[in-house]
Amino acid sequence: MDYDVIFIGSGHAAWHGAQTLARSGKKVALVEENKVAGTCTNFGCNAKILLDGPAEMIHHLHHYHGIGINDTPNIIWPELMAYKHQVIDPLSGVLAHKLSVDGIGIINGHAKFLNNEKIIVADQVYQAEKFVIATGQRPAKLPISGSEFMKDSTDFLDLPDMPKSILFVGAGYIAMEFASIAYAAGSDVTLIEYGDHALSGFDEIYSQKVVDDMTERGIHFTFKQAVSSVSLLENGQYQVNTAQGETYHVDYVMDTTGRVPNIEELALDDINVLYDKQGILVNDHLQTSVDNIYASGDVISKTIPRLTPTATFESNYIASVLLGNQEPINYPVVPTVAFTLPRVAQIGVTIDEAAKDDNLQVHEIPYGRVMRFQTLNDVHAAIKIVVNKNQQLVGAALIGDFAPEVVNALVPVINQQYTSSDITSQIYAFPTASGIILPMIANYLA
Ligand SMILES: Cc1cc2nc3c(=O)[nH]c(=O)nc-3n(C[C@H](O)[C@H](O)[C@H](O)COP(=O)(O)OP(=O)(O)OC[C@H]3O[C@@H](n4cnc5c(N)ncnc54)[C@H](O)[C@@H]3O)c2cc1C
Ligand SMILES: NC(=O)c1ccc[n+]([C@@H]2O[C@H](COP(=O)([O-])OP(=O)(O)OC[C@H]3O[C@@H](n4cnc5c(N)ncnc54)[C@H](O)[C@@H]3O)[C@@H](O)[C@H]2O)c1
Repeated sequence: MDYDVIFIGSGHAAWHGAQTLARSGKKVALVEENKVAGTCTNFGCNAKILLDGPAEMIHHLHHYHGIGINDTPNIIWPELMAYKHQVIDPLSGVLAHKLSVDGIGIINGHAKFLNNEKIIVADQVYQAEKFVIATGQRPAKLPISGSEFMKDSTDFLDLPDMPKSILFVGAGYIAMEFASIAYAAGSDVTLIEYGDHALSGFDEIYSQKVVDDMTERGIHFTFKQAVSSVSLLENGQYQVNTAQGETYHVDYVMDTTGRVPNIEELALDDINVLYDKQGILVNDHLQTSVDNIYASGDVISKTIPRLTPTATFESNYIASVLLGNQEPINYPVVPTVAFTLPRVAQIGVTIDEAAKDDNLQVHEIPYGRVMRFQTLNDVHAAIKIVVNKNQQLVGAALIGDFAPEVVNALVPVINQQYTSSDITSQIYAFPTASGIILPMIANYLA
């Protein structure tokens, strides 16, 4: 055997587990056809949140318009993009170096299975006792005329200049986050969504508040419209048509209609690894239909959110299984955040689910209104909490600039089933958003 374990892919679903295994004495390799470290590091979360930084600052400043601030700065996009390259571009090489220090082999190229113990990469065959498929997802491509004119998230995160106008097809995570950035950077932004609301999966009322806020600032939304074709006009603009008969003329069109698993080019059918449209099928040990092959991260067919922390958790779990752990995977509660302006977040039981269950109660705490002096005047900041019959916190929906930090503060409250005194017996820094919300939540707990 060349290796004990080969991971196909080098994103978060792969490298965390690879490091644990290598440090435990296993001979490990990662295969990567693009940049080492995967989507989040190179083409996703990190670049996104860096480019969002100035937009977030401007958003905060708007809360003080007319009460101490009379102007807001402009974003100089080419400078910001140069800074993004300076910060993000080296990360892949830094990780590759760290992995090599741990003795992990990095095989460059596209992997394909020959049988359940062998893969081929760039004409070279590699053998391993176990494989972990961690190939992630790629942007979906709408099957419409003119789809070749549509750009994806990777293109946007590399834009040398901000186009004068951008149209996003879809109003999910990526469209809503990038729309906030593009608008702040001076673009005229339109979103066309074929559902009847944005940010599905988040509390509908809070999602609508984000849409209202963005609309108020000048971003255009159209719902219940499906984009049916895109064509290039003589003036260099694009014409976007919807099946419902609307027409838009813009400088840049983004296909933000979702992501699809990277499963087609692995020869999975030849070795009987089962999958469906959502990804690779796994059991509760993240093992595929072939005993020595596991799957990790976004490429799994799963209901758990496809996020960096869940990919990391799965990668670490697989490492533990390969080192002897026999327990099935047990996911803790997963917080999710849409980095829109304002932010929204969700954790645990949703408000919709709670409404259908007599054992659950929902309480809303509009803390931004009363605590504006310590929430950067974010008067709309609020949280809805879901409490069970035993008066334990089981879920929450959040809106507001501090939602990402506050939702993290709720993770132990839910996972460790905190009582009221578990919270009130602690001392929190003041004035801070989590420091005021936790004691407020304690009022509803046993
Ligand atoms: C624009 C954007 C923003 C995001 N923002 C957030 C965020 O704020 N927070 C968050 O938690 N999540 C975010 N995500 C999601 C997050 O990036 C993913 O959940 C995470 O990267 C999944 O990790 P992974 O290792 O499963 O897949 P990936 O990171 O996609 O890694 C898979 C790797 O496999 C390689 N590969 C595929 N096929 C082969 C093959 N046959 N041979 C060799 N290599 C192969 C690919 O090149 C890729 O590098 C964002 C995603 C995008 C696109
Ligand atoms: N903050 C984060 O954690 C974060 C950020 C970005 C991406 N992600 C990950 O990436 C994934 C993909 O994000 P995404 O925004 O591409 O997908 P998404 O599934 O969140 O949203 C896609 C949207 O496009 C709409 N749509 C589909 N076809 C359409 C059509 N023909 N016309 C109009 N609208 C159409 C859908 O109704 C949906 O609202 C997320 O599910 C998440 O796992 C996470």
